[in-house]
Amino acid sequence: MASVTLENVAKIYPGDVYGVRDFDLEISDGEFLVLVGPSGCGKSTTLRMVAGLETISAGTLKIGDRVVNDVHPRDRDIAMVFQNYALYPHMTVFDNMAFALKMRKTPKSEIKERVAWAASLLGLEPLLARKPKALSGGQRQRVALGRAIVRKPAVFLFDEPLSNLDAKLRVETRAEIKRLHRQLGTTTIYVTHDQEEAMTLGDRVCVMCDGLQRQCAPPLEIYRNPADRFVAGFLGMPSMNFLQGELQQLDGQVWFASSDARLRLDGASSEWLAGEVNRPIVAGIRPESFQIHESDSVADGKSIAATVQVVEPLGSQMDVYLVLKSGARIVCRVSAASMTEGKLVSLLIDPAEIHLFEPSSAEDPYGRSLRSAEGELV
Ligand SMILES: Nc1ncnc2c1ncn2[C@@H]1O[C@H](COP(=O)(O)OP(=O)(O)OP(=O)(O)O)[C@@H](O)[C@H]1O
Repeated sequence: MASVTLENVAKIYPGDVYGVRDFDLEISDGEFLVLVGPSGCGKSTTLRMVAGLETISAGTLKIGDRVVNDVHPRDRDIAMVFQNYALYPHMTVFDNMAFALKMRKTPKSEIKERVAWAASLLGLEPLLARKPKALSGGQRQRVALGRAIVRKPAVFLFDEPLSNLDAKLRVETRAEIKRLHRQLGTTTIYVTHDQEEAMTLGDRVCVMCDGLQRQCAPPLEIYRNPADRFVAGFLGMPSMNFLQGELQQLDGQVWFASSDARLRLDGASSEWLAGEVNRPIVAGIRPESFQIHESDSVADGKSIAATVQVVEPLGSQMDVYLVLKSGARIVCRVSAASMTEGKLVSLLIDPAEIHLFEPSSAEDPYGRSLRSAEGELV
């Protein structure tokens, strides 16, 4: 096993296209690090640079203490799992799993032993004599995992390994990958655009946008204290609601005020923001931070009036889509209850659940949070 370190790494493609810029990241020995972000943000480029499938335009990449910028992929002691499985169709499952070891001239008895070990870890024993076309998508991906495991590499690299599986299988294979990591403890870098996968798998999650790292922290920390509006909107399902408004001060209290509502901010925010009033601000409220009351009376400072538009039942919970006076739309995730579409309701909000962000500007396009990653006001 080994750590992986990226120091000021950049990738510039022909035509001055920046794939990744100013990338600093240290992945500890045994850590499960997830790179997540929208299409084109630079996740695959980062992973491919670690794998050696892409050259590095600037910076230093280390695996353990060794600088590997110019080391051939074969000599990096990594194993990569791709979304399309990349199995050899004419070989059996056994031969697919044994292939890399044969290439390395591993003794036959050791190959047998290692394939048997990986097959037992993944429940592949009954399938060893089959060819890939006689396997389901999930089984093929398990073989791809097995092929990576038999090599006992220092680092596993996963590039969207679950995207070709259906929803149920995706969840099952995700759990399998987590279990394998617990069991083997191998340093892992895992790329996905799926925020749920990122939250459930990562010891730490690195959120990327436009080739840059926006925030890298344990999943719950990112969820509780997103560094900016981009991160806040990207993680969480449904996405955080954003309301444009102004900071105002009244009766020694600081308020978030918009044409839809006046919301009292919590004590700490109030004290800190007292000098900052009468300026535009964005309030972010997660869908699960609301309580819906079927009443048209609104408690000043604590709630917003809204009209229910659509109700989507999800079993024990439901998503309720609402429209505010200004026409702004909001989504709430609440416990399932009867809810009438078209009805005027009141949305109750705990002041501690209101996130505050800078409005987007040329200098700050992502809308920095007014709290630090540790939750302190900044
Ligand atoms: N071979 C290439 N030549 C030129 N530009 C490239 C090349 N590969 C990637 N890019 C560009 O680099 C940026 C990052 O691409 P990358 O594939 O790393 O993103 P990604 O986050 O993995 O996206 P996706 O989730 O769609 O795979 C994008 O703007 C992309 O167009």
